[in-house]
Amino acid sequence: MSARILVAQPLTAEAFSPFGTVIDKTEVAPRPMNAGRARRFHDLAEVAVLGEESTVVIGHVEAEPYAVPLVVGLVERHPLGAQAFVPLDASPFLVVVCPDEEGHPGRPQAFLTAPGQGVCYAVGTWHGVLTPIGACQDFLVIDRGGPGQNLEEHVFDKPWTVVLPELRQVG
Ligand SMILES: NC(=O)N[C@@H](O)C(=O)O
Ligand code: NI
Repeated sequence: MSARILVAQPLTAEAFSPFGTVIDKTEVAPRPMNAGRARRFHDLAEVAVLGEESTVVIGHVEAEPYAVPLVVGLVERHPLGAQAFVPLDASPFLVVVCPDEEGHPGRPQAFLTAPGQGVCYAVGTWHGVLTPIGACQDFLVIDRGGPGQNLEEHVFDKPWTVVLPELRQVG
């Protein structure tokens, strides 16, 4: 198998911990609220923001699907804030992240979310763009608003290719 092929692994809090937080309500005990008529899964992730006049903003993303095997030619990072994506339906999606090596992305790691899982990239984490697979997918995005340059992109000399584990082909 080529050295630039990545097999997506199941997304777990531990494996993702160097890159951010997995947003997964099944990992916390719910708190009753509203006289027990609702349950709150509290503090699933924190969206840190940096810099004067920074705010935390919520957006809605209608994302088009990508073909699998996924060709990853570019990753990006947000130096002034974390970025969280929460799926609005229970379809898995692909997550690609890289360690930072002296200001450049190192070897990527690819993950396949479990249905309903979201991610919160920590401040400055190299990541691929939001990647639904199989069908269009809507997300809430929670990240930084405010002045300053909060996007840094890196184009790989040679692209990486992400494949799914054999037993988990989607679509
Ligand atoms: N914000 C935006 O346009 N997209 C990226 O930040 C991304 O992570 O998908
Ligand atoms: Ni991003």
